Amino acid sequence: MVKICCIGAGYVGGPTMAVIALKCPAIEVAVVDISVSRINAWNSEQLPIYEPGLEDVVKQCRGKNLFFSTDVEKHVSEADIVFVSVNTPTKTQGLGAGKAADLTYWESAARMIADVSKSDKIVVEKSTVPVKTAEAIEKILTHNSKKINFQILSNPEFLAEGTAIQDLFNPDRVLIGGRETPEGAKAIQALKDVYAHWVPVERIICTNLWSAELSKLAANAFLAQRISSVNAMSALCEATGADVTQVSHAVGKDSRIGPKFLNASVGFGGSCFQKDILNLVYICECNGLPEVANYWKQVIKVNDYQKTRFVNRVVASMFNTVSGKKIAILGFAFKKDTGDTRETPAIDVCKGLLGDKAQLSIYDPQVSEDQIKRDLSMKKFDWDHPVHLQSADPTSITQVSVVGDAYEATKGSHGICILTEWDEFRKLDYQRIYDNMQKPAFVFDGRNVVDVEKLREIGFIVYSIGKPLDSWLKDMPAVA
Ligand SMILES: NC(=O)C1=CN([C@@H]2O[C@H](COP(=O)(O)OP(=O)(O)OC[C@H]3O[C@@H](n4cnc5c(N)ncnc54)[C@H](O)[C@@H]3O)[C@@H](O)[C@H]2O)C=CC1
Ligand SMILES: O=C(O)[C@H]1O[C@H](OP(=O)(O)OP(=O)(O)OC[C@H]2O[C@@H](n3ccc(=O)[nH]c3=O)[C@H](O)[C@@H]2O)[C@H](O)[C@@H](O)[C@@H]1O
Repeated sequence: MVKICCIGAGYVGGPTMAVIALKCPAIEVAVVDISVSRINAWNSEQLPIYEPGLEDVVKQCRGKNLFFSTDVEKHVSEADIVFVSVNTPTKTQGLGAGKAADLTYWESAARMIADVSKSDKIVVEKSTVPVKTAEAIEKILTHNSKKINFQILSNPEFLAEGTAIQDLFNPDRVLIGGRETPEGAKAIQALKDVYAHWVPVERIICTNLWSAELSKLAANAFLAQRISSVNAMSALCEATGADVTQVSHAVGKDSRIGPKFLNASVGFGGSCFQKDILNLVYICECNGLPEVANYWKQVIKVNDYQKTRFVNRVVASMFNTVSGKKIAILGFAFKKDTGDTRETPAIDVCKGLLGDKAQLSIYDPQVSEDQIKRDLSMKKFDWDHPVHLQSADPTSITQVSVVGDAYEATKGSHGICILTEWDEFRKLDYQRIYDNMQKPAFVFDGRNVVDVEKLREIGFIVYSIGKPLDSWLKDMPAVA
């Protein structure tokens, strides 16, 4: 029986391995982690991450051919294929701080693999890593090994949160990069055989190692660039009276451009887009390509501009101050259908409003009070380290209350900011909400979820990203 071990039981390791276990009953899959609480949660009724369909997959295989364990060394030493899906945060100190990927967790995983291995292994980069990482990993593994043969593969993951199970069941492609040697080709084939249990072979792309590593960074950069492009257009729409939804629709009808990923927003969030582009920028700089680095840097700059622009709209509309005013925040997760808050635009928007002394009342259907308060007190990039190594003190946040539904959040408030596109925010009884708010009552829709005309009829002053402006806002400064 082939044995797979995955180091890192996070958003990628957990769902990916659960699907491999489901689709390959003859393979034994162990997911291991240094975080005891995470592993306990994977073994409980309350999984550590919220992902539609995940619970069902885990329940079908857990205890049969899918195991979650903290006994990292045992499972690694027994495995034929070891996936590594640990954190690769942005460095906060030293060379490349603020841009380069911090490979501390990866390196320690590689050293441990080298130490405990007694048989040949295929080691798979599942984490997103800088191009050429495989070379460094190879050096660590071969330097320490006792005549054991290690083959390194790059198999980056393209799933998106909220649709992870769907994406894993039916991926656009699976990418496998390996060494162009007979041993490398054999390792690629072994991993291909795993995916071929459910992925059509024409969708399994095999490349050299560097192409696979770089394709992952490139794909995320292209996706984020689309959002920054449409967000840049949203500012111009507001200035001219064009409607960004209509512009996106018209542009996306061109089959060369396509309709997906053209929704204007308060900014993209999530654990990877910013981190991976910063990493790409750093690699370009290190390779003497400052023009290329600056090109990609602009994607992040526009994203930051979009978040600042939103906060400025809120403050400028409300008589240039939100000091002491209750502002309802609807949605805190970085997108709908996930409880994940890593790099969510809500953090920057809330911090901007708190900076102007607002009183925030926050509601998100999937994010806990503790998580929100920790996010608002954490330093930039600290979130991307294993939970037990994070140091934020949630009690230091005093101007924030976290409540159990949208009606409570908005009651008595001066304004509402919609920061995540949860479906339930489309269906709220906005008349009831309006009746219970201070007047004038404002709605700032960072996700284009509300029916602007309907809300204006009720009496709200409405700002919706990239939509023709309310007459109230027309003469207000919009620049960040
Ligand atoms: N979240 C996402 O949607 C996607 C993430 N990725 C990439 O996958 C990688 C992992 O991301 P996530 O799963 O989101 O992170 P995560 O933070 O949810 O999970 C990483 C896990 O690795 C564990 N870990 C760290 N060092 C370890 C070690 N030495 N031994 C054992 N366990 C260790 C941590 O405790 C943590 O539970 C990152 O490189 C990320 O860029 C790629 C595609 C999608
Ligand atoms: O490497 C990763 O971590 C993953 O990053 C993204 O997945 P994810 O961040 O989970 O979610 P997305 O659906 O890409 O959304 C990212 C952000 O962009 C925002 N977004 C997305 C689409 C859009 O049109 N407009 C927009 O503002 C979302 O609200 C969210 O804040 C990619 O889509 C995945 O392919 C990739 O594997």
